[in-house]
Amino acid sequence: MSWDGLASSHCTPLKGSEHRLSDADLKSALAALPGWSLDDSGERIRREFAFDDYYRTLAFVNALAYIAHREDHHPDLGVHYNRCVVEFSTHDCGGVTRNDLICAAKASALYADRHGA
Ligand SMILES: C[C@H](O)[C@H](O)[C@H]1CNC2=NC(N)=NC(=O)C2=N1
Repeated sequence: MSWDGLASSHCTPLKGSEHRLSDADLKSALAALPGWSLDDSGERIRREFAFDDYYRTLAFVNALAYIAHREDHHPDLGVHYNRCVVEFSTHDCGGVTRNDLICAAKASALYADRHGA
């Protein structure tokens, strides 16, 4: 499977465990998403984003909320003074799907816009 263009793709409604990515697909997808990793459960992906201060952290959170609303795909967030932990999983599929990769790529692109990585 190719992981080109994830950040400019859009989520589609998915239901059912058949949409969960295989271990091999997950491995190659995560290689294309620097900073993102599978958590211990193996059912979600996460990345921590660093900021200079609370205001910038919240600005990122708000922009990400807008993306999540547009895509109808929502991250779990850990919001701290100068960092934000972003986690994606697809509840309706019980694991990681292409929708999670799309939103992860969009979150990374949002951050890279200001922070360059
Ligand atoms: C009906 C609606 O599309 C679903 O409940 C969406 C909403 N946002 C979601 N967000 C995430 N992260 N996973 C989901 O499975 C999910 N499902």
